[in-house]
Amino acid sequence: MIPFIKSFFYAFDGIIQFFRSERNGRIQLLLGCATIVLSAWLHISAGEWLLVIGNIAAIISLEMVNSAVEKLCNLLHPGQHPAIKFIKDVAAGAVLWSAVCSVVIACIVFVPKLKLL
Ligand SMILES: Nc1ncnc2c1ncn2[C@@H]1O[C@H](COP(=O)(O)OP(=O)(O)OP(=O)(O)O)[C@@H](O)[C@H]1O
Repeated sequence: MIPFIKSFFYAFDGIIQFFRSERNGRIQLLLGCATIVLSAWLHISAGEWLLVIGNIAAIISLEMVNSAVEKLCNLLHPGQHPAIKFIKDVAAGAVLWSAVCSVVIACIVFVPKLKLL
């Protein structure tokens, strides 16, 4: 049980380190909180909450993985390499992809409700 609790605290520390060191992560957290406030204000349905929360979780999780991949690349190969470019660009592309999906979800969930106000 103790190793399990220890690994939980290491993972929690990873979350803290991420938000302390990554400006993009802090911006995404702020945008996520603003989206949650907007969702509560507009009284979105349970299904819409699932979409919104799932998307916020996906963006922040992907940004965390992207940051870790970038750090690993810089450590393993400080010089230029086409494979490093591919790895970094694909990892960054995953964050962009989820951000584009979040804009589509925002249009579907929020725009009709804002029009009714
Ligand atoms: N070691 C590398 N070898 C080849 N291409 C790289 C390398 N490091 C970064 N690139 C590429 O250079 C472009 C610009 O990278 P960017 O300015 O975002 O720097 P980064 O190294 O990815 O980020 P950071 O400076 O935060 O570590 C991106 O396409 C990235 O994939």
